[in-house]
Amino acid sequence: MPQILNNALEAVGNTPLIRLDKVAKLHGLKCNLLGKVEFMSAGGSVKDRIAKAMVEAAEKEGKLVPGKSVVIEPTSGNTGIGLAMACAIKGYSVIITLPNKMSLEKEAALRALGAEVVRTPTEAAWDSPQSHIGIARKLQKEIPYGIILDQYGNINNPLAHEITTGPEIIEAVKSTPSTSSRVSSQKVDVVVCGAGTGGTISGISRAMKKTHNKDCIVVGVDPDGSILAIPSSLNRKTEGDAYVVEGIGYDFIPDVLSRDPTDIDEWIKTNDTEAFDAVQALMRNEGLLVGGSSGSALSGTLKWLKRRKDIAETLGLNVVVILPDGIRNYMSKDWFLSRALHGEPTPLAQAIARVLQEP
Ligand SMILES: C=C(NCc1c(COP(=O)(O)O)cnc(C)c1O)C(=O)O
Repeated sequence: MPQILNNALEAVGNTPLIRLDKVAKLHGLKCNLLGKVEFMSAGGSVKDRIAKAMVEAAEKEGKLVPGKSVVIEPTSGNTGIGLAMACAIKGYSVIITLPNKMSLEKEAALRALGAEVVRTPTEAAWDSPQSHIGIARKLQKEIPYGIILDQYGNINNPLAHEITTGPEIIEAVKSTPSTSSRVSSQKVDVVVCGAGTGGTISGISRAMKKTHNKDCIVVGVDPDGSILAIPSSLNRKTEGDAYVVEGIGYDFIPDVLSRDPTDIDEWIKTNDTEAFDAVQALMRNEGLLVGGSSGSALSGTLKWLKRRKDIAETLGLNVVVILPDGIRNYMSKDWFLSRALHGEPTPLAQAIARVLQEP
């Protein structure tokens, strides 16, 4: 039932699980393709959940002093936005270290929420003093009351997904009845999820396998250029290559990313073109204004399903794809504008032009 919330943090998560029937039909899928639409969270991304969880855990542990503490976090932007939102509400200062490749839209949102933003060289290795992690650590040493909550190692990152994102998905699937026109196994059979820190995929996997369906197949999506995929032979040809998609992939293995093969069953690699084409497919067919890594996740899902006809062609199996944020983080990016504004004129656009040329 709708009710008055105390603050925006109470509007974090509880995002919809939406059928992607048109995309499924375009690809000849018989299984259900379901998108977990995280841009509908208060701060606009899946990372709101861990920001709220890390701040509230730090408060419980007495690590944050209202009016004094300065939360410092290295981030590709969305965790920073979640932290800045939480700190604006709770009264903490925020410094975000943000690699140069990340969008201007994320920086603007961070500054609008009151955060200080320090840009860092994208090409700096994670353990370089010049990286977003290195600069955050330097600032923590020098800034009084500075504290790094550390999404790369903080157990509240994956735990937030184990206790919120995963159970939301399970509840949605279990509570939606199977009908003759919409057959459902009533179980989550497959989850496909991109990995940055790996908190989302690790936490969701534990929720699925511990409490719901030990046979749920969990597939990680890792961009060409990143080294998170297992086996590492998947990464060799492209390790270190630059990629445009934001939020997923790293040059190190974050502590919160499970390397247990019973947590993450398989990995699939994706590239920028596939990702951004998949974003356009989600917008044009499903009306979903998703961001680049959502395209990575969908393109990874479709590639994986091509190899798993046993899943793709079974009526009623539920394949869930995590869609982490929205296009409003990337509106000025060339990859988006070139597709949204400069595509081939449609027949309708040509008809409009003809009409408007008439005297
Ligand atoms: C690590 C951060 N983001 C993760 C992220 C991810 C990956 O989520 P992880 O739970 O970190 O693996 C996917 N897509 C987008 C758009 C993201 O922003 C960050 O915002 O600092």
